[in-house]
Amino acid sequence: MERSLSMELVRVTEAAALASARWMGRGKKEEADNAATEAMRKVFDTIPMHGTVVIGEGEMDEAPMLYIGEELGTKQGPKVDVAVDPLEGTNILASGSWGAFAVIAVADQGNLLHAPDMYMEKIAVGPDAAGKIDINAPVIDNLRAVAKAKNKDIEDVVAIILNRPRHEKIISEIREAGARIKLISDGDVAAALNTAFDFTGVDIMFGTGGAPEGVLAAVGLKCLGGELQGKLKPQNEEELRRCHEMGITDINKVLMMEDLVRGDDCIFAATGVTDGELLKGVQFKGSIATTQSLVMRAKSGTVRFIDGRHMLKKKPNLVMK
Ligand SMILES: O=P(O)(O)OC[C@H]1O[C@](O)(COP(=O)(O)O)[C@@H](O)[C@@H]1O
Repeated sequence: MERSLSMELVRVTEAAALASARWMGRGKKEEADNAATEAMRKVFDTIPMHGTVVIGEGEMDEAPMLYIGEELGTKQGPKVDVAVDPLEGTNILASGSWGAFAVIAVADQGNLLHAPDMYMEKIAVGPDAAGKIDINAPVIDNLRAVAKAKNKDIEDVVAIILNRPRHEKIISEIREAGARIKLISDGDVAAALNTAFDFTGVDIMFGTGGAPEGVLAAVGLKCLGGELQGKLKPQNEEELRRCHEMGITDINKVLMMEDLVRGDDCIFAATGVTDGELLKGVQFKGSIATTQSLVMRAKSGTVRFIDGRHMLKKKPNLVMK
């Protein structure tokens, strides 16, 4: 993939963020998601690539845009798999709280896991502790491994986890181990990435969230030298059948980084919608809006934070009607 594709992808996430930020705090998550999806789709049409959506807004009969299998781009560039979440954290945006963003991951065709829309158990760490974790090991062993890798006491380790009843056991195990906890309402892609940035103060992510989000986070962590391990968690016969269709017959199979995203020719781009630990959200100031984006390429290992300043009069599609 051309390195210039990275910057093109930032234009896509910026558009989605600008469109959905208009809906902040309005309690309308579907409208916000639709605005992000539509904006993302429009900009994709101008990108020199031949992409196929492998993780998107749903199956073709459920989603009018960015559906699985949809072809994107001018069809003149490289053939790539595209994973999108135009608005990661729809509830966050609807209530105007912390950490919603627009996100894309792209890899060479065939290299992204076509994760079905079901749950995935995950564990994620940044580069210091990559290679030292094991999703099948007790929570305390993983906390000890991270503490050792980061040269801290276990009491100083911060674990991030979605605040859900299904996580009660893990949360009490983390507490018993003496580590600190950051409970979040939503947004485990950002949570996983936080483990790779010291300024967030987060060391390890535990817990079960969406499988598509697991693949997006794995691409981000691959660019950062971190690690995510996952296990699909089908909740019914239909989801089990989908796992089998993907060739996953052993439901306890641990999906390692190479299963989630093969090779290192992959790009991750995200733009903040609401303020978060990692990215500032969109701010509107009259005719101008500002954005902050993160774009990374695993092949080069380059990580860029990009501040954008947008003249809204020149982007009429992004002004809410
Ligand atoms: O809310 P659930 O069912 O626990 O699912 C968790 C998943 O939902 C999210 O918190 C937000 O997803 P949406 O943006 O689709 O609302 C993800 O980050 C996470 O993987």
